[in-house]
Amino acid sequence: MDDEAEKLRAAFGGDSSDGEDGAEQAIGDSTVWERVEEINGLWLCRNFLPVAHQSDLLSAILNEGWFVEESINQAMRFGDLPSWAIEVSDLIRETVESVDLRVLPADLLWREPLFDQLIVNLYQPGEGICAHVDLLRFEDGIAIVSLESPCVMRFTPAEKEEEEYVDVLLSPGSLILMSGEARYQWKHEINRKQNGFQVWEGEQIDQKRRISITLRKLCQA
Ligand SMILES: O=C(O)CCC(=O)C(=O)O
Ligand SMILES: [Fe+2]
Repeated sequence: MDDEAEKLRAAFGGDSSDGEDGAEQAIGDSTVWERVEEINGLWLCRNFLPVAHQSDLLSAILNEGWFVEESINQAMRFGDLPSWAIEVSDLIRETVESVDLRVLPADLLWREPLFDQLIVNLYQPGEGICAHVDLLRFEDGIAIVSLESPCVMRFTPAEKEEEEYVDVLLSPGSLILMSGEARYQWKHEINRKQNGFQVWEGEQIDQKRRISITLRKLCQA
């Protein structure tokens, strides 16, 4: 693990070449967390899941049989989550705990359970999700894990009219955590309407299927 952390430090740490959105960085046992500086409460961990874990997770999701019909592109679970989702949730807690920075406020990180609601979204090329703030019936502290094709998630202020936006690249195996302002005062969206619409650092993104796992906690009634 130490070697791994060292390599990641060399790859991500302290070098302006990587700094399109990373202000502060926190390094855990093997993960690197970047704070999206324009948006309080938005953190990105690009290397949350190693490649082998990504394929295991993808198989577990596809084995659920939720997406056998082409017309179905979303599955939701409340309460008892599948074991693979509990593992992801445990891993989120573990990796957040391993970093020094406040990636998630302690009251959220240590609530029980951390998450009790799951959405798995499957996006075909060209599909996205309109700008929204997640419903208020969910507590603060939302996690999104990305698998397969990368995409750009755009954040825009929920209240202001100005055309301000912040783009974040969600690569396979990455995790974003939204809390506070990021969760309540910014909308998020994925616009993939036209082929080649999504561009990151001047390059078009190769848009294939993308699967995302969103974990949230319902507010107590
Ligand atoms: O698929 C994603 O990455 C985002 C999903 C999302 O924002 C939601 O389900 O509320
Ligand atoms: Fe959302």
